[in-house]
Amino acid sequence: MADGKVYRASTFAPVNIAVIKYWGKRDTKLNLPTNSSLSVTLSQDDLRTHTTASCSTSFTSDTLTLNGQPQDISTPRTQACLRELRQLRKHLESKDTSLPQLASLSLKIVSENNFPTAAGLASSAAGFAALVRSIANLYALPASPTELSRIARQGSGSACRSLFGGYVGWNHGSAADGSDSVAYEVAPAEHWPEMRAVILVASAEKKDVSSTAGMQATVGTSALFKARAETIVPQRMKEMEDAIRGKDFEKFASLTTRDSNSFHATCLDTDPPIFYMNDTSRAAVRVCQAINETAGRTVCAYTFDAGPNAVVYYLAADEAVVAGTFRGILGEKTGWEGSRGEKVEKAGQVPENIAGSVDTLQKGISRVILTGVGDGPRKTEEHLC
Ligand SMILES: Nc1ncnc2c1ncn2[C@@H]1O[C@H](COP(=O)(O)OP(=O)(O)OP(=O)(O)O)[C@@H](O)[C@H]1O
Ligand SMILES: C[C@@](O)(CCOP(=O)(O)OP(=O)(O)O)CC(=O)O
Repeated sequence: MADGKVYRASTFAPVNIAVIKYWGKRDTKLNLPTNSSLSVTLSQDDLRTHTTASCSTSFTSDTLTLNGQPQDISTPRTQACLRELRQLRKHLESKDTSLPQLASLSLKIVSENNFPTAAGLASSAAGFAALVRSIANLYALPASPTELSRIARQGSGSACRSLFGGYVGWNHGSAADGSDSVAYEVAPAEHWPEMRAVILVASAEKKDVSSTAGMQATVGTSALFKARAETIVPQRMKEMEDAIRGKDFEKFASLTTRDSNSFHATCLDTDPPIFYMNDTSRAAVRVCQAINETAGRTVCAYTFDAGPNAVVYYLAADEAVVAGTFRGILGEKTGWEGSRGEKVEKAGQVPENIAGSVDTLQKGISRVILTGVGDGPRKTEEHLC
């Protein structure tokens, strides 16, 4: 092997936003969830992580840089991902001795998120998916997205769903070693390409209760949580898969909003209670309800992760009424520039009775992000180092 040669590979990986939420682990070390979950992968043209993984005899230790800042790479979750990937590479090298011995070299990982990190915009999902995918490319692993999802899950649970594009499920699985707790494609983006999302960024601050800590507190103290994991979610998973296969937006929307509400109800039922939604989030809920009432049918569905930001799903055909109403209210905020936003015309008046919510939304939202369903990780020759 040529001394000092640098081997490298890069990838883009997408964010995903769950419509049936993952909340609660049955194994905290392996990130094995109590219930299955389902998400929509969002377009990398709008939100993405870009990661370059390289290795060389000239590197002296493993390093990770995120948005220009050195990160602690010794965390058990990152170490679990690196260990598994190195094992797979070692296996390849043992079968073919002509391959360069990359598994034993130090890794340099450089990553950039084009959106706020740790603000509840699923940065850990895109981040770990990109980390795993870029190293798998560097090592030329023949591993499928399913196998890589098993590894990425150990970095952050929701990351396993970012190995696929479109509409993605994550099976809770039952094996103690997590071998069957993997992501799977429910439908590719092309099946229902009209799905759009407007993200109302309520706060770009780091949240105070992390998902990891919050979900364990819920598992430990919420009585509602048991019913959610055992009865409510299994039924909803089936219904949601049917809604996606049948492109039934009304059903998709009803399940999405109800599941978000159910997840936040278990947070409130946690002792002490956890509040991820705030007044701005509740104002977004009211505006979505008003948009649906005015349209006379369900044209939009809100969902909230472990933070106050609203993600509002809608179909392209209803862009004028959904995104248009938000533009009417939040037209002064950043995020409307660019090809998606420029097409959106301000829609007419919102009903009088939600004037207070409109005001709260205007005060509490800092920016909007317009996006839609998108594909899975993309290999790139654009390297960060
Ligand atoms: N590009 C990246 N590469 C590697 N790790 C990353 C990357 N981006 C984020 N992370 C890790 O994910 C952490 C943020 O995860 P956290 O779960 O707190 O927030 P979030 O993913 O934005 O929100 P949530 O998952 O609750 O929606 C960061 O502190 C970092 O450790
Ligand atoms: C509310 C959620 O976004 C929770 C995501 O939790 P994480 O995947 O960030 O948690 P860890 O596995 O502890 O890293 C719901 C979801 O994405 O399904």
